[in-house]
Amino acid sequence: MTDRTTTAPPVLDVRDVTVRFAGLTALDGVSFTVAPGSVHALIGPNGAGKSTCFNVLSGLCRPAAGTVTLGGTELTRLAPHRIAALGVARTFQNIVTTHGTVADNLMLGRHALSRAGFAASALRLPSAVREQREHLARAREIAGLTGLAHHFDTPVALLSYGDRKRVELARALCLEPRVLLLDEPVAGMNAAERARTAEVVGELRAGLGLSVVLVEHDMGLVMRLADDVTVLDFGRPIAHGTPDEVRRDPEVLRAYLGTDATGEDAA
Ligand SMILES: Nc1ncnc2c1ncn2[C@@H]1O[C@H](COP(=O)(O)OP(=O)(O)OP(=O)(O)O)[C@@H](O)[C@H]1O
Repeated sequence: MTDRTTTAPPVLDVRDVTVRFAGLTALDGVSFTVAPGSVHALIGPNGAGKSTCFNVLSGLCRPAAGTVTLGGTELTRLAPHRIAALGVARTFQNIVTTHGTVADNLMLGRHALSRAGFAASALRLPSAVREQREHLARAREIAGLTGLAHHFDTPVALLSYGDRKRVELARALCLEPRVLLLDEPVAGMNAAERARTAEVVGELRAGLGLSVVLVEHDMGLVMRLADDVTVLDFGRPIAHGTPDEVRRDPEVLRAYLGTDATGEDAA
């Protein structure tokens, strides 16, 4: 069984990444480094380039210039499944699973780690059955880590919105990632669901030693969870630092509140 969680995750380094869509520069020389085991938030106003940056990190978008490396391995030209196999898993902003049970969805997440071939699985050879049992046990553990243990056999369609979003998180964890990319993990949730998800992400980071890259508009969550924050505006990195540093940065206040703004709570 794959166990990538016993060693510290490698450094994820984003260097001078530029992405252009026709005439629009969505990312313009973006650089930041995600330290092993840290939570690194990527924030910025609408259209700042956060999702584009996630798409570059996960291989859905090829930059016109710049590189992304994970522990020295360049990810920039790899297909999404190769990047996932190297230990970079992501959740999506809007995709919320509605088919099958929680267990079914988590086992789909384990699929990429299966060693047994199609024939061995179809013939139910002992090695394939054993492997399947191990994957199921790990999927159950991950359901526990994400607060879904009591819903393991529940159809996803019957879960609350917050629980369904956490199925998406659990499915990504089933890849045993070393770097987890969370795209707006609490979007659309109520206050209780947000608090629960924040708790889960904090526990995951502590328990699994993952690095987390977080895109989130909920500044309370960012301030609570992030070790480092990179702020984008119109595709350019305008600030970098701890949550406290960036929330006081005049450039950040300007980007969020407009010229000459001086509000304390902008970031
Ligand atoms: N496939 C695309 N084709 C053309 N333009 C795009 C494409 N994807 C993104 N853009 C543009 O690139 C810019 C950055 O978009 P992006 O979605 O990365 O921003 P964002 O910070 O994630 O915004 P939001 O917070 O609203 O999700 C925007 O101007 C957007 O319209």
